[in-house]
Amino acid sequence: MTEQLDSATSVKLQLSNGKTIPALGLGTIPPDDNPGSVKDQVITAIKEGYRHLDTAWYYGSEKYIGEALKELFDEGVVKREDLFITTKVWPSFWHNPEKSLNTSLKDLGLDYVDLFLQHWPITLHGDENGQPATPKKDDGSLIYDDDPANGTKYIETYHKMEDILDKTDKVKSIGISNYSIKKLEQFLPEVRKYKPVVNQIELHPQLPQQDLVDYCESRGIVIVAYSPVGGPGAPVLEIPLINELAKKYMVTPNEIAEAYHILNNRGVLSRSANLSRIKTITRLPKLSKEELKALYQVGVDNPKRYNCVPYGFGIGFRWWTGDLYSTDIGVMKPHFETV
Ligand SMILES: NC(=O)C1=CN([C@@H]2O[C@H](COP(=O)(O)OP(=O)(O)OC[C@H]3O[C@@H](n4cnc5c(N)ncnc54)[C@H](OP(=O)(O)O)[C@@H]3O)[C@@H](O)[C@H]2O)C=CC1
Ligand SMILES: O=C1O[C@H](CO)[C@@H](O)[C@@H]1O
Repeated sequence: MTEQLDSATSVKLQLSNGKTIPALGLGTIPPDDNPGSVKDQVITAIKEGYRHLDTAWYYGSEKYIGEALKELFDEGVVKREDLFITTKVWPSFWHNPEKSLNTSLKDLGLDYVDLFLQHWPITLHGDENGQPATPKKDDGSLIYDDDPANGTKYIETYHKMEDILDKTDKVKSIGISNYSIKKLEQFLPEVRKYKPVVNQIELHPQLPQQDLVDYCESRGIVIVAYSPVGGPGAPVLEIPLINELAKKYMVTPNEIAEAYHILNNRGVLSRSANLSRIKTITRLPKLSKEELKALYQVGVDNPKRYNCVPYGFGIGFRWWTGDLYSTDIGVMKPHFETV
């Protein structure tokens, strides 16, 4: 059970392997125009009480996080064991997650990460260094090493991650990201020794995916929500109810968007290049059950997914939502799947 504290940074969630994860994490996708600014974002967040950082080989921000951590450790602000750090293996590195991890650890300046995730349940055609990260044909479509909809090669990546957990001290836990129910049904029976502790997915009041959430939770997989305000432009914060609740509880709309997850025993990752915003998104308003349900209902009535369009990263996972994909994502069914 989540303890309902006044500070979101103090809440911890129990993982199925006996470890815990701080519910609120700082996202570290870097701003295109100033990736190095992630260093100050991390320093600001840690000084503000964040203890969970979410990154990925793919983001290109790990070396800046490494610089921030060195400074924080050297100054005695925090110790390594006070922090929970997640990184991920990108699909173009699917064939060698240990090499991806080693690159991440080197850039982060760390001996281990607390959580190592498979970023997507697909395989992209990258070389021995995972390059290019988004291999494309002349027509702009992605080059896969296996059928993205029905292939099973992506499971080999997880088996290699299990070996890393088994045979090295480089990771404390392993998990998955962007797995749908369809993929989980194919994948879970193939797990050899270590069940994924987390499934990191896009989740917010406009995208409830309750069937996926229930599926994971009933199997002891903690949900960690990304894009809690819908990413750039924060479209989720346009929901009138979020703003009404922010006024009622005298917090920021972002804190309502975070509380929506934390009070439901889920993790949540927020990101901001605005250092003053980082400082104003850490309180935990105690929304009532009825208010949480009303927020959930927003997306049941009018679902929207934001991470299926190729903004910024140049990837259009057009197959991602299968036959439910539509450029007018607002008309998709409430409980559509990711892959
Ligand atoms: N596993 C996966 O596939 C994925 C994982 N992630 C992880 O989750 C993290 C969070 O997701 P992300 O989509 O980045 O996060 P958010 O939903 O928190 O979106 C952050 C964006 O919203 C803007 N924003 C936030 N609050 C406001 C506000 N009040 N008014 C205006 N703009 C606002 C920020 O701008 P500003 O910087 O100006 O504050 C920033 O551009 C990522 O950084 C990453 O670590 C994300 C996507 C996919
Ligand atoms: O983690 C990730 O971030 C990008 C952009 O949102 C997305 O494609 C990837 O899964």
